[in-house]
Amino acid sequence: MERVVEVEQVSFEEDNAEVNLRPSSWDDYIGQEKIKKNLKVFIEASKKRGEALDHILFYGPPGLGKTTISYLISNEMNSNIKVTAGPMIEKSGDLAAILTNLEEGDILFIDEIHRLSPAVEEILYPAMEDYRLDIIIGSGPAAQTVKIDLPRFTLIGATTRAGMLSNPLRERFGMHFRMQFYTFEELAKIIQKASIKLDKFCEDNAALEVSKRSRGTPRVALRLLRRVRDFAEVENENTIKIERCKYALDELGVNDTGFDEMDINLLELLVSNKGKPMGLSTIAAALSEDEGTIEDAIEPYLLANGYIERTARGRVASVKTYELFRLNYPGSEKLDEGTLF
Ligand SMILES: Nc1ncnc2c1ncn2[C@@H]1O[C@H](COP(=O)(O)OP(=O)(O)OP(=O)(O)O)[C@@H](O)[C@H]1O
Ligand SMILES: [Mg+2]
Repeated sequence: MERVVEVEQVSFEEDNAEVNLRPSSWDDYIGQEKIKKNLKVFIEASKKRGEALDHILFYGPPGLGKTTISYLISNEMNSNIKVTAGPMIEKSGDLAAILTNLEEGDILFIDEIHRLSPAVEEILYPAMEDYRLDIIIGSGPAAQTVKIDLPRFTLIGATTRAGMLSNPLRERFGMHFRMQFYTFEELAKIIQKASIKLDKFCEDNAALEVSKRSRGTPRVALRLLRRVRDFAEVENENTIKIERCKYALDELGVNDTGFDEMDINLLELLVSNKGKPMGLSTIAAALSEDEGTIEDAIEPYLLANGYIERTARGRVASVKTYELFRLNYPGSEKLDEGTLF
């Protein structure tokens, strides 16, 4: 199903648009205050010591700024950044080639790091811990290990699925940062800064309106902004006003509760189970979605906002969700029924 507020599949064209709107300075990177504060200290300290920064892991739902903050770190450290992704490193030799090409202080960014194969991971362990490459030459009894020293580099790993990372890999990161969903105010700031880059001025209440429908996610907010901008453009408006926003967002089918169709489908499904927990595989089958998408892209926002709860036996809708649908919480007396959507 196509999601207007799709966070994951980014088309080439949108990818480019996204790069243009990507913050290039620390001040333009809104929110994630705790992470920024910590990082600033670590960056400053490692600069003072003249050492490479410790390895960093960023995890959290798609579109919250993991890639962006990694580029900002390399900016701040004045270091080169080499970018790759888990699925792109097929053989251990591929990773060995990347590692031996690094220079002192370089940053190696591995996106989707949970998708590295076990054989490739093995190479990473000594590289991260001792800046050393252990290469096995030959096989059987004649096999030999050759050790190659590597320059001191910083590995930045990003993943939407921290749970899928092996323990040894996770433990080799000196810093772990979980990305948080953004508040409406933070998203509004992001929208306003981005609209200036798009040669438009976005009024405060208009920015807030867009941010309320963005699932706490900058990528969604920026995508909606670009669509709203198109509507304004057609009307020759240089200022983005709330009326145009509301009209455009309604036209796009973005719900004013801030949920998209997939959220609503999941919540309705849970509510229909009348308080009985539902397992992930059952939910996935009922919604024709894969479990990974539900766990990484749909659930986190609903969990963070208290609409669903995870129990040992599965997921249940919370009181808040029953209220949203104007239904009585299972167990309490049924007075009225009806759905909001
Ligand atoms: N804190 C922020 N301030 C301003 N803009 C942001 C911020 N975080 C993200 N963005 C914007 O949102 C877009 C998506 O962010 P980014 O690509 O860094 O997300 P991600 O966490 O790496 O997502 P994925 O898991 O899909 O790789 C960026 O292009 C950037 O413009
Ligand atoms: Mg990314």
